[in-house]
Amino acid sequence: MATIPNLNTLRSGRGGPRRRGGGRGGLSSDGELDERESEAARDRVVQQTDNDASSSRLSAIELGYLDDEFSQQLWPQGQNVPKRYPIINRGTYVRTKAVDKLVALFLESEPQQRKQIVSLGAGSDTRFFRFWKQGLLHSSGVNYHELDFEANVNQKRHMTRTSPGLSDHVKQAEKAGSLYSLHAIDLRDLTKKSPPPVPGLDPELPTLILSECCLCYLPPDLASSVLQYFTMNIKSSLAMIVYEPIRPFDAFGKTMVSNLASRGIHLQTLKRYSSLEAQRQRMRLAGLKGGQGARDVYDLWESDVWVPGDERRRVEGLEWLDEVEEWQLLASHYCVAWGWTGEIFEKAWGMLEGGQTAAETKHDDMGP
Ligand SMILES: C[S@@+](CC[C@H](N)C(=O)[O-])C[C@H]1O[C@@H](n2cnc3c(N)ncnc32)[C@H](O)[C@@H]1O
Repeated sequence: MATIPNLNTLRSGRGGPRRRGGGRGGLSSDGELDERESEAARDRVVQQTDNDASSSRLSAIELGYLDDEFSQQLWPQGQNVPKRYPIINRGTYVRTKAVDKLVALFLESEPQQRKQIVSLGAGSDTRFFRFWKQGLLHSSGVNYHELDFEANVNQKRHMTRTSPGLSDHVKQAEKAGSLYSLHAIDLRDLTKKSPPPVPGLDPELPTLILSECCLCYLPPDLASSVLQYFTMNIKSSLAMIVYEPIRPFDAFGKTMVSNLASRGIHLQTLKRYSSLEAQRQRMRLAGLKGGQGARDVYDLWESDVWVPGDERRRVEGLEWLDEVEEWQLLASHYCVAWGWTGEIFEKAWGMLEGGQTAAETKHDDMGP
């Protein structure tokens, strides 16, 4: 296989990357990038991974995989929408649907209870808008917080205010008692001795933390400390959903890591949370002891619980996919993991099967 495409960061399309946060770090007088400038440059690379995520989403939307009228409104006008490979589109579909299912089960559990969702590194994610439109936020009201770097938040804030399709939804949702907040916060700051407050975060509400390809960009200890910030501050039921790559040690995983590294992208937690079991253990260690689950994207795709048969057939009919083996390889290197504490999540997720499978044990036998 000449290249190994990547579900979240593949840049094969015609629409080039959008630039956020200015140009490259400048040169200091002796010609070397100083430490702060090179850190800022590394951060810009991480911020721009949102361009890849949102362009992959748009590709999947345009081809009929996903129904989402909002992503286009967050995409700069006049910029081409890239077309991704069929296996990337399918991957985007599966991960979106799997995370949507977990979030929807939470929202539907104890419908009269007000709830809170905190999306870490939300980027151009549109779940708040989609779920409002579907009526999933209507019953009891939700505090919906999105955190990201200032550059990304400023752009989203601008788009959200100026696009009537988005601003109307925010207004309607707020009138009905929900709260949509964008926070310009570097997550690493939450790990400091005196972290900044997350305005409006309600410690008494059952809270769901989302990290879709976000915490993986932090050093592992900082990623754990970010979780700790929430486990310490939220006094109510708490849960977490993570979507990120796994299995860096086999041939495909190694190529995936080096492809990303060549673009300056380092998935810093990948080795620590390299398997599905390591992801479940991460949840346990974070104090989410009520239950833990993890499934790779291939497994999710194959399971009627996550992708009902008629949906699978519909999606299979959208594009001809001749690289079945490649799809299996790619999809088995990404996972959705979840963990919880508290009754409301037990009711929502307790029946989902996320424990270890025989296939998984075999797959993850290989170490570094
Ligand atoms: C790959 S994008 C994913 C965006 C979105 N969650 C999705 O799935 O479409 C990663 C996002 O995490 C954000 N991110 C990474 N590290 C961060 C940090 N330390 N503080 C705030 N945001 C961060 C990036 O700016 C970017 O928007």
